[in-house]
Amino acid sequence: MHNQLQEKFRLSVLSLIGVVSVLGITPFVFIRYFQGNTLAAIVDLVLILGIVTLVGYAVRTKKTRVVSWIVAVFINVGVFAIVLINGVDSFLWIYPAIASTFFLVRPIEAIVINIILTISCVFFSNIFELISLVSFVITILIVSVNTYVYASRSEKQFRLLESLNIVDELTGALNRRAFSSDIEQALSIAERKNTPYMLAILDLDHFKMVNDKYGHAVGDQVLKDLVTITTDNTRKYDRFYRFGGEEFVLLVPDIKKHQAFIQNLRAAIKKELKTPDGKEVTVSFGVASWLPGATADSWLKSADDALYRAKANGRDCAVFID
Ligand SMILES: Nc1nc2c(ncn2[C@@H]2O[C@H](COP(=O)(O)OP(=O)(O)OP(=O)(O)O)[C@@H](O)[C@H]2O)c(=O)[nH]1
Repeated sequence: MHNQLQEKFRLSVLSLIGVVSVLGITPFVFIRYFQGNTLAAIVDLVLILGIVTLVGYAVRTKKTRVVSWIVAVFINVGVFAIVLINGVDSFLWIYPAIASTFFLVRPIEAIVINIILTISCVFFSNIFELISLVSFVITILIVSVNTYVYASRSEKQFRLLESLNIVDELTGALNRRAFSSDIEQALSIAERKNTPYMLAILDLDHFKMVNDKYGHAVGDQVLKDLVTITTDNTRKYDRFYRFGGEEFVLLVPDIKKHQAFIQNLRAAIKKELKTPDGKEVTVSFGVASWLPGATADSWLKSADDALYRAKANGRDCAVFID
């Protein structure tokens, strides 16, 4: 889910920069051609075709990070070539290239690319016969700092928005929206690679009694503690979601000894999850392994049936459907 949102964000930035670049550069293909500057017209045309191809490739393959990188380098190299060919007549193109780089790659990477472009222009172009080197460097610095601040702030805001979108506010576990997207991805990986996936529904036992006896605030703390204990006792690529109320889902990829894995987790919860006066709070587990042909609904239903049986068996236990 996290990656998908980032992918969408990068794809929209890429597409926007692609459209703006193509619209901005296209008139110059004709201007340079009719001025008799065929080489510059060809470089502009290559830039347009390259950007269109790369953005199209990103849309098709979703490889947005690597394509953004290539587009950033491509635009900078293209602008450098144009400045070499046209000299001072085209040096203003350096500014949009510098600004767009900050939106394509990480701010620190953009700084490196921009420094290389600036130094290359200083050493290899003849623009400083006509314009002041000091003014150039200072204006480049101002554009870079301003865009850096803006780009890193929007990246931070995007991350905040992203976490608000997929994280349960109370417990910090992933939320149901994240689950809906992740389970589809898990199903497609499991089908393609035949990876042994496991899905477990965890439901706190007699949680109403905890709320009734100790109050809602203690109930909330128990939910938070359950998330901490589960996160501490699972691997970093296992995913834990709050499904609603006192029901959670654990999605575990690439698992072989799944019964031992779940029983260890259950034992850890039983040992560590306590009310303020030290009474243990237990959890029932309904566990279903992935089977070929499963859909999100059928897989969840199997786990839910197993949970029902765990509750009927007296709670504080795990039932497995393989
Ligand atoms: N503190 C707190 N309680 C919640 C929250 N969401 C749901 N609950 C409570 O969870 C309890 C769920 O009760 P039941 O569905 O009867 O389940 P249970 O008491 O755990 O019984 P079994 O599941 O059958 O073992 C209710 O008392 C809800 O008020 C929450 O965010 N915070």
